[in-house]
Amino acid sequence: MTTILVPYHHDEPLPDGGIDVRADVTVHPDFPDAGRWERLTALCAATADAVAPVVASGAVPTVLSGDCLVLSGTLAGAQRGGADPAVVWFDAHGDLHTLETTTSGYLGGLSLRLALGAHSDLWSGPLGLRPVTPERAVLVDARDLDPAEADFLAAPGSVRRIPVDEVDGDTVPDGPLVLHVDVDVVDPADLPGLLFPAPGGPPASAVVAACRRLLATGRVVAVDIACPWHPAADDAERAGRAALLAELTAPR
Ligand SMILES: NC(=[NH2+])NCCC[C@H](N)C(=O)O
Repeated sequence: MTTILVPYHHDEPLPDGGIDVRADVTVHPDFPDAGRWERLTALCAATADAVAPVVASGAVPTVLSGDCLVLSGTLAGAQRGGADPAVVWFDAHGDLHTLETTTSGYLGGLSLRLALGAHSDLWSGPLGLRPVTPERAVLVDARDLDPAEADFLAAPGSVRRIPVDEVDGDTVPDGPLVLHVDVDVVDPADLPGLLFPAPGGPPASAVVAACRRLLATGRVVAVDIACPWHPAADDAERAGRAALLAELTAPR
């Protein structure tokens, strides 16, 4: 298994130990001296460059980063590596905003919508990403939705939503899959220090078990793990995070 570390939250480097894993490849793009979107595109393009040869070789890379935008780099890399995957998106949030609907201005809150082709002039176009159609994406858990996100999901033919316990090969789209896990899908009591804690989530063990069920289908071509958390406050937080990442990146 190839572990690819993208140690950034948006275009800001994470502090040392921000994501404490042994990586085979660490992505450090040449950030252009340009606007936010150009910088974020550079980060995703560098991620895609790392992912594509691994997928082309038939191996399953695991990408770890500080936010959900990087999924677009993982997906573009998987596509360039020869796959045409659907997306299974574990997240407490929908990440379905556009620049018009976001109320916080947090760009990570647009991540899934960008992968579906929103703002293609800013994102999928420059990145060389083929947007995924809404029927080829499924949201897992997503218990903390903003009104505009709920409206988007209510439209016919939109992205489906399923609970963690229902995840298996039959409830997700057919064919190859990119598995995206925002660790904030885990209940914050089980994973303290998240940037966007959303109570009422599943325990870490249920999330790990659901991921294993998908991996067991043999259809997952790339795993993308987002860790939007504050620096660990103490050794207990560090240990809890390390244990979760060890389970999610365990050899398979
Ligand atoms: N994947 C995440 N952690 N997303 C956080 C998004 C929070 C909120 N919905 C916003 O757009 O600001």
